[in-house]
This record gives sequence, C-alpha cells and structure tokens, in this order.
Amino acid sequence: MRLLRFSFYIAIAAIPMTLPAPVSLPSHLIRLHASDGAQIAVSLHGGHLCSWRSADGIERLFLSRRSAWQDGVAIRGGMPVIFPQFANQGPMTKHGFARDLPWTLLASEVDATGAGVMRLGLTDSAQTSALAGQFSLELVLRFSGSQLISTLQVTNTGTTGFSFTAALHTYLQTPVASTRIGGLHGHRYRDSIDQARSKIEMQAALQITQEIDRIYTQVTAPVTLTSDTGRLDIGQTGFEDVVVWNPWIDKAASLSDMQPSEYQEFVCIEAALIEQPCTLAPGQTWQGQQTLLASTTPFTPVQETTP
Ligand SMILES: O=P(O)(O)OC[C@H]1O[C@H](O)[C@H](O)[C@@H](O)[C@@H]1O
Repeated sequence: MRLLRFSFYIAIAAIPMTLPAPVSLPSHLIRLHASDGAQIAVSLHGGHLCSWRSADGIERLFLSRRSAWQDGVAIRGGMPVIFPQFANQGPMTKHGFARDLPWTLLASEVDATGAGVMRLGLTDSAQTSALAGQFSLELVLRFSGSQLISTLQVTNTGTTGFSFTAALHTYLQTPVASTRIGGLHGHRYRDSIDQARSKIEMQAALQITQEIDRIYTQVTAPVTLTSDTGRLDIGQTGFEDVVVWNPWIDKAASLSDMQPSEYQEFVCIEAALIEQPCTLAPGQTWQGQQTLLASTTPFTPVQETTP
C-alpha cells in the first residue's frame, strides 16, 4: 500500500506544469467540428475566434476567465482581428474597430477533405466610413488535425484608395515559465516598452521573464513556440511583422478583463502588418495568413504499481 501511494506521488511530481482547465465558453458562440474532431468556437462580435481545439482535444488558445462579452468591448483572448489600425499608431481607437463590431457568418462547413472551414465578413458602415475607406474584410478559418490556417483578406470596395495596418492578435495558450520562442534571432524589433527603440534580437530562444511588447519586422521564417506541454510552429504570409506580447504581473493586474495570474498562461504571437502599412487602390485586395501547427511532447505518466 505504501509503495502504491509513493508511486502515485511520483506520478504527480513528474507532471510538468500542465495546461489549465479550459474556460467554459458562452453558448452564443458558433461552433464547427472538422470530421477528425478538431473544433473551433467563434463569436460574431469581432469575427473573433475564441477557441481552437486540435483533433487530440487540446485547447490551443488562451481565453481570459474575465473576458467582458459585452458590445463595444473586445474579447480578451482567442484571436482578435486588428484592423484598420494597430495599437495607438494612428488617430483611431486602440487596435481599430474590427474587433468591436458585429461580423456576418458567410459560411460554416466541412469540406471534401474533412477540414472545417468558416468564413466571416465585415463591411464598412456609416459608422466606420469617416475613419477608413469602403472595404470588405473576410476572415477564413480552416482547420483539421493539429493545424489552423487563418486568412484575412481586405478589399477596397470604394472609389478612393486607403491605407491600413492589421494583425491577427493570436493568444497562444502556453505555460509561460517553460516557454521558449525560436526563429526571431537576428531580427530587428521595435521595443514598445522602451520608447519604441529599435533593437536586434540576440537570443536564439526567447524566454519571457518580464513584460514583453515587441514588433519584429520583416519576419519570413517560421517562429516556434516550445514549452513542456508541446510545440507550435507558426508561419505567416502577407503579414510582414510579428508582435510578441505578454503583459507580465503589473500590466495583467491593471487589466480589468484578465485575472492577475493569467499572464502565466499565454503568449501573444501576432501575425501583423505594421511597419509598412498597406495602401489599396479601388478594387485591390490584400491577403495575409497565419498558420499554426501544434504537436504535443509525448509524456508518459509513471504507472502505479501494485505491490
Ligand atoms: O489590451 P489590448 O487593447 O487588447 O492590447 C493588448 C496588446 O496588444 C498588442 O500586443 C500591443 O502590442 C500591446 O501594446 C497591447 O497592450
């Protein structure tokens, strides 16, 4: 009996800091399952992906337990769509208006390969036309197995050109203490918490040990996120920049829609177009894509033995 209890304690001690229990999702979210069991849940508020579970059932995105779920307030976590202005880099409200407006569901289906495909749209309105031109936004979420491909398309549907910046502000669920981010070594970045100074990334595997808010520019190679719960390969096309953000202790405590300890559960790795805004002539379309491919580090729990 004593041996059994001892081996049970070994099993507990050997478990790495595992992923926290998933947040229960509000019932109004639109859900879609791929034929292999992978699934997503989306809110029309912001055209906002709130949950992505790979086919193994693991939740891959962070969603705050204190997210407001209110009109006019962005959902905290998941994948906010940032358009047409990144952060406070312009005259508009922070991160633009797309994440705060009601989007339309254009399609939700399982395609011939068994992948789930959801398409969401947002077009200009009287409310937005004073801020940006006439546009059509489309977000396509395609997922199966352990992969999610998110594609954002912006079309100028008006008669004059306009410029925008944009991002897929993906909150990746990860135990921050063991997280390392690879693929940014040697890249120039703008350090948003140090007067936007331009710096070069010197770390081959970036660790998060304090507030981080950086815009890495001209990133073409994949970024990798590893932790003791697995690995995520992050690719992008169209988007030229990568933002890495974690609020750490003080900033998390100052956010009303985040539990103070939640900064330990995620890193945002955002596919972004910031440094070189895109200008679209009438009729032109821009497209950006972020691809996430997850894998789980095999972990074999210590078996209980019978005496
Ligand atoms: O709190 P939010 O408006 O959602 O912004 C959250 C964060 O988004 C980006 O990552 C910016 O680089 C950060 O400066 C900002 O704090």
